[in-house]
Amino acid sequence: MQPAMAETPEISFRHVGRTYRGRSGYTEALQHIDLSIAQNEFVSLVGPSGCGKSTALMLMAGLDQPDSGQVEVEGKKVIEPSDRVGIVFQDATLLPWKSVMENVLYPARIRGIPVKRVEPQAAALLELLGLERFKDRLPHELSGGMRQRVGICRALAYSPRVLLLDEPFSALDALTRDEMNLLLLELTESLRQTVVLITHSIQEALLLSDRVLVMSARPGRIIADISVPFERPRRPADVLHSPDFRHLEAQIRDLISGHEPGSSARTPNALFRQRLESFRQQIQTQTQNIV
Ligand SMILES: Nc1ncnc2c1ncn2[C@@H]1O[C@H](COP(=O)(O)OP(=O)(O)OP(=O)(O)O)[C@@H](O)[C@H]1O
Repeated sequence: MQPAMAETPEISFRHVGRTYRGRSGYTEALQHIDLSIAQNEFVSLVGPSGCGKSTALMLMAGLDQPDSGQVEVEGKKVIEPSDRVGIVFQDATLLPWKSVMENVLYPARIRGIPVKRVEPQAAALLELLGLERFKDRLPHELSGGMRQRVGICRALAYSPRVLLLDEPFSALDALTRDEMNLLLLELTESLRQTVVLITHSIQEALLLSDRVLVMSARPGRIIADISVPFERPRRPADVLHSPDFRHLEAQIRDLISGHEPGSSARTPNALFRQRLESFRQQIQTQTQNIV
């Protein structure tokens, strides 16, 4: 069931634009973004590579500022990072010389928060995510999935209202990724935090989210806001095999590839076909030369 929209949204973007100024000129990453995410809602951002998804997340986290418009979390303009927002990146970026527990406590130390205040929550999270036995290990002694779980514990250790996830599982193998999705599904259904997930996996977005926001190619705009109809608690087996799932998956894929929903636009574009053909010819010529 989708949560009711609270009076003040947890996260809101009003006419947000962001243009980067680099050595090679200007890159308009985001254009006129308006969005509203309710408390306890799980929203995924999907869209073509480079469409501004990470930029949007950086703005929510207070790690970057918009050039136009306003970003608010809990009704307050975001001007810097805060404890209200936790973030997990594709690579957990743990400090290699610190233990798992020390990594989870590290943000508290650098912010001058008494560690004693955070430690019980950190220990409980490590236990919840099956890492209790590894709390004294160093990051290199853990698998990729375990390191990402430590990253999640670190982000949740301060009970942030909002959890931002920037492709947290994309570097993991398919099996570990499925396990992590299951874990995240259970975790977010029990903690009921506001979560924003960036993913390239439409399946992942549909399995986990209440809503999927589809972005256009750069400059990124929201081109579709899709409610995910599956009841919670969700069982992946029920969701992944339902006709609704397949329909939504195709609709989102078509939107991302720039076609109207329902069209069969899953073939490579003309430029790609051209390159593929020239690649085939090259291989053929090389093979003939060898023979
Ligand atoms: N610091 C920066 N300076 C200059 N350009 C940037 C900077 N950060 C991002 N960009 C550009 O802004 C655009 C949006 O980047 P962003 O990382 O937000 O996209 P994305 O949708 O998250 O991409 P991907 O899915 O490939 O991770 C891209 O064209 C990128 O090259």
